[in-house]
Amino acid sequence: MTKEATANRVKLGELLPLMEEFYTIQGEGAHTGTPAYFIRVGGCDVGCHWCDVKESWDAAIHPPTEATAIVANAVKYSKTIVITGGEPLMWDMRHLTSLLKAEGLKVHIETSGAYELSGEWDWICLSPKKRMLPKPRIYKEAHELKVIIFNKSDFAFAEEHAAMINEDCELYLQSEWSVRDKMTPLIVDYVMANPKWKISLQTHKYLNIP
Ligand SMILES: C[S@@+](CC[C@H](N)C(=O)[O-])C[C@H]1O[C@@H](n2cnc3c(N)ncnc32)[C@H](O)[C@@H]1O
Ligand SMILES: Nc1nc2[nH]cc(C(=O)O)c2c(=O)[nH]1
Ligand code: SF4
Ligand SMILES: [Mg+2]
Repeated sequence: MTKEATANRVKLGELLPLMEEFYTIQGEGAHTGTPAYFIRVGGCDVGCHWCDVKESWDAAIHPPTEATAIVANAVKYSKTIVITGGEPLMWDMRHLTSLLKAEGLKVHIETSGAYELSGEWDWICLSPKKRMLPKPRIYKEAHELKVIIFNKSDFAFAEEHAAMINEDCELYLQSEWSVRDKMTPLIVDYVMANPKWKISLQTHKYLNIP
């Protein structure tokens, strides 16, 4: 394939820069504890200084991979597929999600919402970031809002987003991992005082699984 042909097929979402794929247990948020197959698509320019997958940022180092091949593999592992990254919405997700849906799979996304929503989703987890705010449409579509708490000002950021999100959306606060000893007790107090929120822990990190 020429460079141009590859670039065109990436643009269509037929090829995606695949960083890794793994079968594990959803560690975070509403589906914590559910076995799921994770597909991590490379590429992100949001630039969170505490990001736990910085290796994902540069799309160029992750091989353009056939969406059909990703799906053929995924079906072998789980009925629940989580698309994450990187920032998956940097890419056109319509092709990948229609292939996954055609296999009868439940398709979830982890996203910052910083790019336009594409694709067909059974579950959208929106984790907004200050450096690049979500595009407006996703506030109507998200099933779960998961705000990362790195410092005290993030509680106010969380409330700003709760005020914009649809009323059926579940609300979660999750400590940034490196400050968990300090922030988790504050989140516990906050959730008890503001019970529309729930706490999300990165349980896979406590369990030492991917
Ligand atoms: C690595 S991101 C990839 C998906 C997308 N770019 C996003 O940020 O939602 C997956 C999830 O991990 C969260 N996350 C990333 N680094 C984290 C950290 N150091 N501590 C806690 N959560 C983190 C993100 O907020 C997001 O909910
Ligand atoms: N077990 C596990 N659960 C997760 N939930 C969201 C993750 C992500 O990086 O998007 C993640 C992850 O990397 N591992
Ligand atoms: S948006 Fe997600 S992948 Fe991108 S830097 Fe932030 S946490 Fe990492
Ligand atoms: Mg992760």
